[in-house]
Amino acid sequence: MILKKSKLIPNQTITITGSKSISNRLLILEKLYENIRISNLSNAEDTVLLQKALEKNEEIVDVHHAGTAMRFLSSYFAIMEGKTTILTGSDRMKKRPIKDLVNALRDLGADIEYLEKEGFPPLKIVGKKITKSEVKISANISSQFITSLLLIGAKLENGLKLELEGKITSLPYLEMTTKILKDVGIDYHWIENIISIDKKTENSQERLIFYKVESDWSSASYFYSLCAVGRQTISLENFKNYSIQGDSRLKEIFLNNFGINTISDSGSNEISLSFSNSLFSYPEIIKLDLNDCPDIAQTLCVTAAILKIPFYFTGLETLKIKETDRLLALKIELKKIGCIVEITENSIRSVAFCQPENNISIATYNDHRMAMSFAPYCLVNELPIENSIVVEKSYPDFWKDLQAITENLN
Ligand SMILES: O=C(O)C1=C[C@@H](OP(=O)(O)O)[C@@H](O)[C@H](O)C1
Ligand SMILES: C=C(OP(=O)(O)O)C(=O)O
Repeated sequence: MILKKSKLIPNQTITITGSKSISNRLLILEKLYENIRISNLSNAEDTVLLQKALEKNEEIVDVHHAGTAMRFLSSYFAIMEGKTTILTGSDRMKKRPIKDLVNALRDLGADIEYLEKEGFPPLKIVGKKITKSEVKISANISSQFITSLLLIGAKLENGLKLELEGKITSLPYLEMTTKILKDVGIDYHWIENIISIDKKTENSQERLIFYKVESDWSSASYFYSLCAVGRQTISLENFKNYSIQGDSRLKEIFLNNFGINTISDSGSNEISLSFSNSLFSYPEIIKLDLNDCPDIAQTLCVTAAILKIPFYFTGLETLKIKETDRLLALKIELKKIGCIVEITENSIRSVAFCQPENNISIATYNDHRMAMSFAPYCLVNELPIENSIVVEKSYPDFWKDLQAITENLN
């Protein structure tokens, strides 16, 4: 897809659907407990796939590229007594780790087998009653492993006592999980590196819980970037001033580094992003530890590259096991647009800004966030984005929404 040279139409409003992370947690909980009613669910492919897997009760479940679906369903199917499931995914999914989660589930007594390579999907899961409750899991690979166990914790015969080993990565996603558990009436105790959940005894009189999912902050990041580059006000619906999504840190990051103000209207739950401070001067360098919000790393790199602000982002050790090796993909694509970076196992640093290459197109590596983060650059420079359909994974309406707030300059 070639993005036509365009500029932002002032004062447009966008409605992004519910957070994919919140939606996918709630879908598992809704299936485990009868009293939960969800609204503003995400329309991301990752959510649709999870929803289908839970509804259809099929023997072979293919979650394509959806990391959360893969990880959350592993625990879910492990406790579905009498049911055997083959849980598989895309070629990339077969390279994304799951070993620490499978080990923890096996330690609890689950029956899980690897069908191809040891430590990776696909899995054969034979659902069983799980009576053990204490288990250790390393916390530095993916927080999704821990969330997966926490979501089933209150359904286990004797509850769950989880000991987290090593530095916790993507911490706000765990806090999101525990907050959602609390909201749906599941008690937990989190003391230092131990999280415990008691078995939840249900009664037929359980009150209904209506949960409206806040819209997706990771998706909002692309509008922050557009606003920083195009300097027009954009409003986004259904975002709270206080959010349980860690990526809401965007507000502070874009204010301090790109001069973007976020004004929240708590009555309508709308936020307005604008570049309003003409006295704002860009920092000499943007230095941030992004371990709490890995999904916005690409947005921040590309925004800084477009504005030619030097950057140094750390805490990114998980980026190589996401939809693609994101640090490597960034290094290659940023060079095309004239930003030379150095990457390590866990960081990315700009080292020079030079002339963009000629006749380029942006490759997306089956990674939705590569496509969406480079969109602001491609709009200004009329460039092709390869395999633009990848956005479906988290934000199927992205191109439509982008078109609605921009006008063609040709
Ligand atoms: O729990 C979640 O919903 C997520 C956790 C994060 O993954 P890791 O914990 O693997 O970093 C994040 O990158 C992913 O997009 C969604
Ligand atoms: C990493 C992501 O998703 P997942 O791990 O759930 O595939 C993402 O959406 O950026």
